[in-house]
Amino acid sequence: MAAQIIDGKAFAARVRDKVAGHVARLVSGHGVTPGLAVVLVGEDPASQVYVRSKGRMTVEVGMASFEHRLAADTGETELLDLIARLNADPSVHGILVQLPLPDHLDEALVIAAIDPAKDVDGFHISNVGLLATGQKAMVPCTPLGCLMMLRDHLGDLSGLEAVVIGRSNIVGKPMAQLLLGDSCTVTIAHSRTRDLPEVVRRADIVVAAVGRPGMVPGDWIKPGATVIDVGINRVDAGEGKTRLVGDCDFDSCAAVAGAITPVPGGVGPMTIACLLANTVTACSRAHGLPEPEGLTA
Ligand SMILES: NC(=O)C1=CN([C@@H]2O[C@H](COP(=O)(O)OP(=O)(O)OC[C@H]3O[C@@H](n4cnc5c(N)ncnc54)[C@H](OP(=O)(O)O)[C@@H]3O)[C@@H](O)[C@H]2O)C=CC1
Ligand SMILES: Nc1nc(=O)c2c([nH]1)NC[C@@H]1CN(c3ccc(C(=O)N[C@@H](CCC(=O)O)C(=O)O)cc3)C=[N+]21
Repeated sequence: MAAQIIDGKAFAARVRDKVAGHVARLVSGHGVTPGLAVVLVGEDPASQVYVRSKGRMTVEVGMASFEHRLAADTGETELLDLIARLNADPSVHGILVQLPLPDHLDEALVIAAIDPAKDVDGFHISNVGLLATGQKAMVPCTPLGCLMMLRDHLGDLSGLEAVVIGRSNIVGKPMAQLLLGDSCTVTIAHSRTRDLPEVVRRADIVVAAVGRPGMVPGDWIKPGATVIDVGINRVDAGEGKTRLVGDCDFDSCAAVAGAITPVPGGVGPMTIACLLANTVTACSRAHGLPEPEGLTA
């Protein structure tokens, strides 16, 4: 069996179209333009690329983009002052502080300073708690994008066995919460899990979010399972070049799975599309207007 390839790039373009439609209604119907502020501390080249593409897509869907680039040695007070100004700015509906931050800055403290209503990453403990208790929250972009692709591909997820590999606060844990919210039977695996291959073989849905190139081979996959590969790993491609690969060994997994997301072109583009979706959702909520349909969990 050859797996269906879930085209995250095409799906993300459809999500951005929906976002653009909602933005247009906010602008023409209510005179409100959603705005997203992205804060980048330091000069990490990969982060600069992401921030640039986020800014470009924000403008493409008709929203306002505010970029704040701070020097790598920016102090905590300066960063917290900026966040306070963005919290108070009515033209800013979403705030994203690009992670990781330089070592001298306390990530938990910085995230806690963001107004939860503008926390389009969904990392603030208020949003984490709202998600965990099944209430309306800002949902982290990467897991939200994975959930959208799973629902689109499988329809109703209830009763399915889902195994999430990885327990980070930004991917693994919120992914598990969303799958539980859709009534999957959820297992969270991590580096201390015993007999990971047997655990993964039970899964109808596998979400791999580890950061180890190709660690999941096809013989861990139950025939017909849906595989969502969150990993983004840059590996040597010879001749001084590099390429991106996921956490799943694509060829062997695709030979067994029912469907699989590729890397690149899978979860990554959906993450950015969901950031835009969260921003338009935050803007609608801030103005007491109806939320966009099909763009929230
Ligand atoms: N596509 C996208 O938009 C995004 C992609 N990513 C990518 O997803 C991947 C994961 O990111 P993130 O969650 O931040 O990573 P973290 O490093 O924060 O977490 C990795 C998790 O993998 C677990 N792990 C490590 N080794 C093993 C192993 N041998 N077997 C089982 N589990 C293991 C760790 O377990 P333990 O807790 O026990 O240490 C940990 O829970 C990365 O490749 C990252 O680049 C991340 C964010 C967005
Ligand atoms: N506050 C914060 N929020 C984040 O959401 C956040 C972050 N910090 N720090 C870094 C990670 C990583 N991340 C990605 C987003 C898009 C792609 C993406 O679009 N990837 C393309 C490939 C891009 C390329 O070619 O380099 C793809 O998979 O097809 C990847 C990774 C968001 N993150």
